[in-house]
Amino acid sequence: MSTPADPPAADPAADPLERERAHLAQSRTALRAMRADVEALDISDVTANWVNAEVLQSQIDDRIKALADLSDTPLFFGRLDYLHAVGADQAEGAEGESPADGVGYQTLHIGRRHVHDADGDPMVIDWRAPVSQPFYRASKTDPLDVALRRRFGYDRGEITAYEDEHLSDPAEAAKSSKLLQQEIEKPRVGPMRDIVATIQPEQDEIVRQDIGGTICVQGAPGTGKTAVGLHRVAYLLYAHRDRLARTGTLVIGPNDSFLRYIEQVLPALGELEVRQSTVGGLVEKAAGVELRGTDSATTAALKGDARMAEVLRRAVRSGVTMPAEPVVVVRGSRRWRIPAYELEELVRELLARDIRYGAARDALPQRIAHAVLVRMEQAGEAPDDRVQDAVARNAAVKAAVKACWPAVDPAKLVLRLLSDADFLAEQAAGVLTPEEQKLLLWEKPPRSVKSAKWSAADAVLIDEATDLVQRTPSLGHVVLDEAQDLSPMQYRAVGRRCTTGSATVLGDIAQGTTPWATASWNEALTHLGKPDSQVEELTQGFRVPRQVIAYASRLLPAIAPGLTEATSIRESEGDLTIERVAPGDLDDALALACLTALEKEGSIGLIAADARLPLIAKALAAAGLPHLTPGEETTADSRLTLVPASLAKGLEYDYVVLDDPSAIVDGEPDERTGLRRLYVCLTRAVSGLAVIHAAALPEQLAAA
Ligand SMILES: Nc1ncnc2c1ncn2[C@@H]1O[C@H](COP(=O)(O)OP(=O)(O)OP(=O)(O)O)[C@@H](O)[C@H]1O
Repeated sequence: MSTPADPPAADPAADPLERERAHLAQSRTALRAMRADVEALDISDVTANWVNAEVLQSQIDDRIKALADLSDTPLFFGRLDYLHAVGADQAEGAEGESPADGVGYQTLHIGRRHVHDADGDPMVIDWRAPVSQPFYRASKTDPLDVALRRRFGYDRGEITAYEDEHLSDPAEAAKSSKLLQQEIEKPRVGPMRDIVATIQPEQDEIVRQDIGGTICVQGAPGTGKTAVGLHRVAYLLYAHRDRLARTGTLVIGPNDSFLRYIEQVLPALGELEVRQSTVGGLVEKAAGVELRGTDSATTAALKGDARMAEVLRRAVRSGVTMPAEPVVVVRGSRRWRIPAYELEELVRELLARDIRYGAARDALPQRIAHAVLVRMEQAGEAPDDRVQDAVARNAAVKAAVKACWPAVDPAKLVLRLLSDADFLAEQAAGVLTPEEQKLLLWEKPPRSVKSAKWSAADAVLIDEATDLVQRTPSLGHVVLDEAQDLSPMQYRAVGRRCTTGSATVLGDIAQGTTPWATASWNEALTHLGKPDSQVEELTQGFRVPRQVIAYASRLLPAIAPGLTEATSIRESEGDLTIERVAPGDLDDALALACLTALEKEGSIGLIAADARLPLIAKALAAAGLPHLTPGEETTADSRLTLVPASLAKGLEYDYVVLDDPSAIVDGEPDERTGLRRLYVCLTRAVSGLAVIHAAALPEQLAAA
């Protein structure tokens, strides 16, 4: 690695570091000019009305925001010198650069966004452009026409170092990157950061997968699943901007504190338009009900069972009856009669077709009107489309449709299903056992949709019923993180939001902590409606140090036999201490461990069983240690977060102090779920883990 401490070059213009700094300064100037150009746009001549003007202005404002030069974010982090000129189709404006000081024919600087000079020539190439890809993928064994790959070291937006790999030079041995290692080892404070400068080849393959297919990633803790999912959205928005601007993208995470932890990654990559939500948030909004109820684990598991989809399908259609009376349409002096048996044929035909209940209901009046028109024509009349529409709106036709194909209100339907034992028995016959049906029924049926205490699982049922009535609009791409915790019915809810789009499904079977957690990805993908999707595995761990992951992996045989243990690419072994104290000393020992951790740089997470939190909060206060709650941003002054075990998933802290593992296990309804929760908690640490316990450790952990 070269640093400013290297002997000064005789000619400053020949010093590579100086030249790179000059390129950075010029790129910054160019970016400012690009921004000034957009700011100076006068749209008064091109917008005919204020709506257009508003839309255009908001697009311009977004572009201005996207072009902001963040002073502490490097404008470029890498450089490629190609051996040959890059094809014009490979990147916007990437052709035609002459070599600056490199060894190759063409020099490209790779950064977060495209920057060009006043002539339109590129100064920085977007990391997502095809021509940037070799920065992530090229190797000594497969140099991809790259002569030189250069990585830059930065300190607050200024270049401080660079590191070269001459990939096509047989004399140079392959080496690991110090800058990459430094980036990985950096202490963590604040929200999640982007990883554009250091995406690894196996991650890049997932990031750049074609938008057409759904991909599922099984990955041990800290292998970068979340990071990969977020960068994949940014990549897809670059590669398919127009299409996704129309259809939309969505990132789904497990809870709000997790969403707050990741919310700044996409904006830092210039993407401001991506929605983020939990599954609960999505369906609650769509179902239009307030969630005030909870289910027992068994009931929630049953409500999340895929068999509920069949029960709902039957329930939605249960009101359809065969017409017993003919329809008689009076027009002028004539009466047209469609006999009941013909109406029945129309109804049966619609029932047999694979269309939504509501669409069929809309189609039925037109079908009846068509039958009337046929009769009119047979009688020598020449009715046109307007007549057909008028007949479809005729009161007799409307009444017949209402009688045989009644409107369905999804929330009311689910309310009936959960309160009316006979109705449920009819719809669930042969699908759910009588015992299961009993589990579903409310003890005290609510009087209305408004007064019902809906649970999260109920909202998913309403969402399913809504979709049976009216197709849910599909987004262009959905990233589903921590997917292993979803029930089959929740997978269906996510799946219908990307029926015509694709999905990136990220998860770890070993971290599944719901009673209905995913047992196999193939099954989950089937519920999602994407049964033939590719499943990839990530095993290279970026977060958890070697000793710590090895310790946590003792649990794997009990919680997910067959899964590959993660490796750690962190250099440090990590601090791992396990301390047993007398029960009366536990709180003091925790406070002391936090104080010790606070002496070091970075964030500290004190993780404990949910039930222990109030006591621990008191103990911390008594020790004069203020703390944050998960999702609150850690800052240099405020670095200790008290984390309930139930919210630890997806988060990370430099140092983790873990309170009594057995209390975490006991906090869950069964041992396997408890051990999985413990596995999640043990794998949050970036630099060190201190386990403090008074009760005996779970035997799976104690065993060496
Ligand atoms: N290529 C990379 N370069 C640098 N850091 C990385 C890289 N990939 C991942 N990381 C870092 O490793 C940490 C773990 O990543 P992430 O949270 O995405 O993992 P995960 O697989 O989702 O973990 P979990 O299963 O625990 O939720 C993050 O701090 C992330 O920034």
